[in-house]
Amino acid sequence: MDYFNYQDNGHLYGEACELARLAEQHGTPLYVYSRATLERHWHAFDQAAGEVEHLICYAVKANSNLAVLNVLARLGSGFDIVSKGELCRVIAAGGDPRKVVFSGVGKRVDEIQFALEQEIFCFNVESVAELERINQVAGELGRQAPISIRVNPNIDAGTHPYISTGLKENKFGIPIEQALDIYRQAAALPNLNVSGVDCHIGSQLTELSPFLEAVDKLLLLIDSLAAEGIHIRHLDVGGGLGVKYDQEAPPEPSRYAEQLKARLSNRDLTLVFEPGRAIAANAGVLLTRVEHLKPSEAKNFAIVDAAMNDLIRPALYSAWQAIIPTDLNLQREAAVYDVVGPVCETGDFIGKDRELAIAEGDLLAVRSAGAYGFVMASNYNSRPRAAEIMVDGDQAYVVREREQLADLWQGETLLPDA
Ligand SMILES: Cc1ncc(COP(=O)(O)O)c(C=O)c1O
Ligand SMILES: N[C@@H](CCCC[NH3+])C(=O)O
Repeated sequence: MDYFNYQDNGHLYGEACELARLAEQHGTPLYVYSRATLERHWHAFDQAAGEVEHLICYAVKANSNLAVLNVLARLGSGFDIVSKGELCRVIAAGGDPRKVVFSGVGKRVDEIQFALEQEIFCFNVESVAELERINQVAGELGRQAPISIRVNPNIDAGTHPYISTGLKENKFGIPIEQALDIYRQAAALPNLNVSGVDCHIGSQLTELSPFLEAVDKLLLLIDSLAAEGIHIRHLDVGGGLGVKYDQEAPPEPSRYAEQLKARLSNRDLTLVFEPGRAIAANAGVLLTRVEHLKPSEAKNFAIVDAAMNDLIRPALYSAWQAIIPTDLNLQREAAVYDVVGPVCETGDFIGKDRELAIAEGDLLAVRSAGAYGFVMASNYNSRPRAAEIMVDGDQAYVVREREQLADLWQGETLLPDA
């Protein structure tokens, strides 16, 4: 069974990963990540961009585990961050701050200061107020802040409304109609170095056309800026490339990059990508054990030991993730179950109406859990967070959040004792 794959292309990637042994050793719920798969996905982007000058800035929010960041840092990856905490993680994991882009609508003064001191690659600016703030902080530090403006191209990404970001009514970016004027304002501010144009229109896109529509609009903007003497050196196309959870067939990075490169020919632009999900989602699974089977008149419930506090995507976005028994050789009677956790919320489910042949004590894998899984976990119901394991060939490393945070915050633990 290939638990770690990119587009379900049926390859086994040779990891001596015994999920049952890991679950036995470390307990469940348990997140397991694959180094080989993370690397393969990152290389898919790197190779797709090919000879064009480019920077792949992995979106740390998708999975900020230090071992995950370290795997990518070793490949020379850049990083897309949205907080000082994420920048601390990148640095702690051996990432190069000079390959970091800083996104987000609400950067605090201390976050801007820290990022300037770390000499990050670029601030992706989302409002005029933020431009002015960055200019002021840079002036106080005697530095020039590299900036790009996140342009909101008013494009429907065709994804879930909660993860769509490029429409007028979304809080992100600057409306494209105002972009030229705001670039002029930025260019006039003494402590800013206008270097890029940025956009990010949403997450889990399964079609190329919205990306390309956005890029076409941005290239027109870049031309208008050039005509005014504002020369843009990089184009940041954001993240958002979807993955296969179920029946989706998202485009491969190579097809995406091919289309981008066709549009960029003859332009001296560095291409920046910010993929999160496409790198991490199918490089991880969440292991969970069946606690009880509970038949009732209306429904059968499989009560498992993972809950919405471990994986909130189903509850938050009605997201569908495959749930499969890790041992397919067990003889069980099949039935249709709602797979639910122990948390005291009706919305606490991992999957609904799933046909499963399972019994109490069986181990299940929730697939595609490497992105927006552990990072969105909470301690709700005072449940401790799951452990995280990185599988690397036939080695498995425990990378517990507790220890990471203790390190990061110099011994100050943010979590209650479990
Ligand atoms: C600015 C920005 N860049 C990159 C990403 C990563 O997106 P994805 O995980 O869909 O690739 C996000 C999240 O949607 C984002 O908000
Ligand atoms: N957390 C979302 C994606 C958010 C993208 C971040 N801008 C998900 O699980 O699908």
